[in-house]
Amino acid sequence: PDNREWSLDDFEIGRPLGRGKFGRVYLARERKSKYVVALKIVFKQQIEKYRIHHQLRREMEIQSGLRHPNILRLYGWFHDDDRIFLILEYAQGGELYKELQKYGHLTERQAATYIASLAQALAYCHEKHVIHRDIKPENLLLDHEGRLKIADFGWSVQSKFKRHTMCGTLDYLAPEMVEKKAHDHAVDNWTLGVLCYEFLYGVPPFEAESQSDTFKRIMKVDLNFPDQPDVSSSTKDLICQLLVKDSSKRLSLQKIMEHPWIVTNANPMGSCKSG
Ligand SMILES: Cc1cc(Nc2nc(/C=C/c3ccccc3)nc3cc(N4CCN(C)CC4)ccc23)n[nH]1
Repeated sequence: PDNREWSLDDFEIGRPLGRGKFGRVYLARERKSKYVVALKIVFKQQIEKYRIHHQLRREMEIQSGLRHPNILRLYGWFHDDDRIFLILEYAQGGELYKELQKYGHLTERQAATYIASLAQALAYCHEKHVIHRDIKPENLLLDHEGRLKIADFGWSVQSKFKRHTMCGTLDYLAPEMVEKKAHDHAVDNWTLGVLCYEFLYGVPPFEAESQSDTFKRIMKVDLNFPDQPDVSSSTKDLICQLLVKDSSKRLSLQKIMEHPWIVTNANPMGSCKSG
């Protein structure tokens, strides 16, 4: 759709898809074109209350400027007296973490395909000086082909300068973020290691009873691989090359895409029907 002024009258609202901290997402259809979208509705008084207008503005500016098959499109936005509406691409397959919950863990082929898609999407983001900083299963959607779509750029930033702000959930934080040190796009490489582990074992690698224990495990890179499910040594090799404390020593996105486990297992089409 072009970027003329949209309004609520242009859309038929369908079922609610989900509810985030700051807003709800509904299935919707543009009346004239019958184009199906997801409409994210954020109440203005929530924006004032949580003081997130800069974060929301950043999400809108960044996501609307990105064009990549594994990044959910933000087509445009409009507002009325008390709400802001984001017109987002509709991903028909639903949330990846629901898939992970349903099966407990993914196959090595599924995991490798999603990691390859994420590496490609992140390489594109880093080229545009964008660090996502909040890649977690809750922010990943699947399209009708089972292709991965990164959603929710609420925490992403322009990485012109080193970032210091604390953000995101605990399990996915790289050591330099936990230490509130300056960090750069290498934090996303660490997160790929966390995600790859979680795709294969069903739990993130540094999960612990308390936040402080998780912090300690991240700082020590206290990584161990359970015996079950049985995961190939090639996979463990990739995870160990990503969960490295020194951010300069983490495998680059390019090297991830060339890793034997990815080359052998990832579906180049990026889609993998479940199972
Ligand atoms: C932005 C967007 C969402 C989206 N698609 C979907 N979002 C959400 C859940 C969304 C959500 C939103 C905010 C907070 C939490 C969840 N759930 C979905 C569930 C879906 N189904 C259909 C497929 N079934 C297997 C599971 C239920 C399909 C699309 C979904 N496309 N674009």
